[in-house]
Amino acid sequence: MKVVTGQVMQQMDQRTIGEFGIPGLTLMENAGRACADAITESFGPGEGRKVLIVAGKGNNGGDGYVIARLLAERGWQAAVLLLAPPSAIAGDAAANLALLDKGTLVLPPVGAPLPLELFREATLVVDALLGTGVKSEVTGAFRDAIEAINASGRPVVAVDIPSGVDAATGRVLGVAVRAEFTVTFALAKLGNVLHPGCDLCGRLVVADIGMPQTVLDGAPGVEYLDLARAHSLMRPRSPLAHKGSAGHSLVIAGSPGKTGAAAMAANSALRTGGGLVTLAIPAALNPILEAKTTEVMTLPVGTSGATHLQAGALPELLREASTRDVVALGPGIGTAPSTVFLVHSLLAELAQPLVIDADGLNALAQAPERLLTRRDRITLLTPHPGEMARLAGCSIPEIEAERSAAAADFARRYQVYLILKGARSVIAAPDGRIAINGSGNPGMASGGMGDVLTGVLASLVGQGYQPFEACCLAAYLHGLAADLLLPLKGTQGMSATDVQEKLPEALKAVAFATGSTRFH
Ligand SMILES: NC(=O)C1=CN([C@@H]2O[C@H](COP(=O)(O)OP(=O)(O)OC[C@H]3O[C@@H](n4cnc5c(N)ncnc54)[C@H](O)[C@@H]3O)[C@@H](O)[C@H]2O)[C@@H](O)CC1
Ligand SMILES: [K+]
Repeated sequence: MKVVTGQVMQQMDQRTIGEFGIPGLTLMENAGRACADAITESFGPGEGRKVLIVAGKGNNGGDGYVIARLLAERGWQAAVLLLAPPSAIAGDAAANLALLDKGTLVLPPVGAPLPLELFREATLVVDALLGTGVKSEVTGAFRDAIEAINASGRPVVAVDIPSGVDAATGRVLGVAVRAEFTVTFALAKLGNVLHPGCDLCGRLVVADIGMPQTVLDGAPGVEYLDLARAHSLMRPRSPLAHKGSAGHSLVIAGSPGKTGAAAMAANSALRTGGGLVTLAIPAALNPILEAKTTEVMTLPVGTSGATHLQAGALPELLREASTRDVVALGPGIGTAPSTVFLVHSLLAELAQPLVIDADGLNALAQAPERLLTRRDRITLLTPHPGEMARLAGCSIPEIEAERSAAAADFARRYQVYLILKGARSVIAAPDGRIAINGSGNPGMASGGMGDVLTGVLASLVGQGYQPFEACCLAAYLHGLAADLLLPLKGTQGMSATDVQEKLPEALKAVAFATGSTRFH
């Protein structure tokens, strides 16, 4: 599903009104009705129960007046707690305020404490304080109101976005409402799907408010990867498939103490449908990797005593790579100077699509401009925020504050495909496309998860998926495998190998989503 910033949504509102002649009042009525319908669906008809609508002075509050009117028609006792003088309300919101039964309106005097008994008496609280128009940190009476909503202990329904969440980033502007569910309009906003905003939204309902399809299609946005989207990306395997047609990956990995990284990357490539996987490792580690893997073919490189990948292995690796569909470089290779030199040489000379992770990225961070020498070839990076910060030459908090922008800027600047890992991984392409992954959970905060992702991504690229689609599907499958583990292992007990072994189930779940018969 497409996701936009609050600013883009406001431009879409204006286009709908200006170009298509659909009045703002109609959009507001549709928005309010969508909320009232969602409330009735979840909580039933009012039957005299009380609903408290906490409203601000903008159009988010305007939606709140519509909700109050419609819920009153459906048997609720509605009260609107308005945190602005009515004289400050203009436009469509003022028109709807005028339609409100004046008996429902509560205006707390400026500086007086909020009437907390209204919260106590209510069965349900509707948050219509601030929507996409929030501009700054929330303070004063608005802050008090948000704290009262959260302290009420009542189910909270947020209108468009929980008040206090920045619609462009999901950041909390000082304080924000925690909702049971959120009804957002026309398209989800980035703040509805990015952390911490997405946690505060609760269940997200995207409501049709009658915007023309042309306006929805024409809006610049990013792709949110859910099951339906992942399903649409996945291709069925041909009935004539053989191991040579399902992609042959070369994984270059491993050093003492990190043979597991090599094994997981290689095994995960197989578990994602790769036809063949060759694992190149320092020669001295071959007996260990022979034992750790079964279907994977190992390729010991360097002198017989070599414990690390070194520059001397370059010709051997280039020869091997020349007949492979994709190369994955980095899991557990360490950062010895000769290994770093080898990474730089491979970067320059490998013609194949190249997935770089972990110590491969650390080697690259010393000179990211080397990526530009690969403009004519496909390069895919899978950094976590620490690796991204080193690559981009900034701090981790700077990356975390603007994850989408950081990924997009780097991908465009260095002409690479990127999966910026972390809660809601961001996928960015050199041409500016961005996607946000909707799968995954905190159980993935454990060593080795990145090695699994590297294998999954290499496998998909090797199978012929386009790089951006491969990144999207890899991130989604990886997160989904972890989500499928939640009922079995919880967030504390899952390991990267568990995720690796759950990949086949994740593939099946995506393939057969919506009852598709394209897969067998
Ligand atoms: N035609 C439209 O534009 C539509 C808008 N809709 C609703 O309108 C909302 C956007 O409306 P607005 O643009 O009026 O903005 P909001 O209603 O989100 O709030 C903006 C108001 O709050 C004030 N404000 C901003 N930051 C504040 C802060 N930190 N503390 C206190 N006050 C603050 C602003 O000065 C402004 O008066 C959407 O979220 C949606 O709910 C829907 O009714 C659908 C149609
Ligand atoms: K709101």
